[in-house]
Amino acid sequence: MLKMKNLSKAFLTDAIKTQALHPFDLSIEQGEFVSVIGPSGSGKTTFLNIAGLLEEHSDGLYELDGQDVAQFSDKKKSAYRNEKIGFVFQSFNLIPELNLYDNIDMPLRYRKFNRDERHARIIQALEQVGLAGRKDHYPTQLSGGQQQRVAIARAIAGTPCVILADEPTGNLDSKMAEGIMSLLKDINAAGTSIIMVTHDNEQAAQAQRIVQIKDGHLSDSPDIQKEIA
Ligand SMILES: Nc1ncnc2c1ncn2[C@@H]1O[C@H](COP(=O)(O)OP(=O)(O)OP(=O)(O)O)[C@@H](O)[C@H]1O
Repeated sequence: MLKMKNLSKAFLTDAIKTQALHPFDLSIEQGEFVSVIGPSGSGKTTFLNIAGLLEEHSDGLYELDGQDVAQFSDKKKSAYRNEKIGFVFQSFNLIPELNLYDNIDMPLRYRKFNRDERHARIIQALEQVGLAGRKDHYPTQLSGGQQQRVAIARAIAGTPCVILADEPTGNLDSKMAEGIMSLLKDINAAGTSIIMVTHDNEQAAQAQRIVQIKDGHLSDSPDIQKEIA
């Protein structure tokens, strides 16, 4: 589903080069749940941004669902991103002026789905996250945990092959965090791959696989899995 080979990323600013990610190989199969851990500034967001086609890599190969994304025009990349990837952020990123239904509809509108298809997808996604009765509510009328559920509904409504989650429980108390983790695991069990950045080793250990990034060096050796478990 995701294949990175000899991939690296350097940022150049004012003649200063920051090697955010040193060359690495990583393959993730369809249906895997992978967590990404590492200290602050190690390169986790850079990795997620590249995986999410929000940032270009400097060197190497990145294939998402069999396509070499470096060959894509910006327009094709945006369309591909919308179709293949669902995003979940720490701060939910819902649009406060829109009700839940319209928040979930936003990314679907960029696809070629007709109204009925969009409606069916929105209702099903809201049911999946346990908020079927709240479609006309606005984000501010919900708890943080519920807002994150809506963000997850928005991510899954387009049936992506992968969900990229950046600290999805970072703004939640432990009970709400548990609920979100269990929802993500259910979604994963139904076949969607998940890549989740987290600072929380207990959560990281709930994934099938752990990738660690340290000073821009990415590793997924079995030793890390043992250390964290
Ligand atoms: N746009 C940019 N321009 C220059 N350097 C950057 C840019 N984005 C990130 N970096 C650098 O790349 C390195 C990795 O940063 P990144 O944000 O990926 O780390 P992180 O692991 O996500 O950190 P945190 O856990 O604090 O969010 C850092 O040294 C950072 O300063």
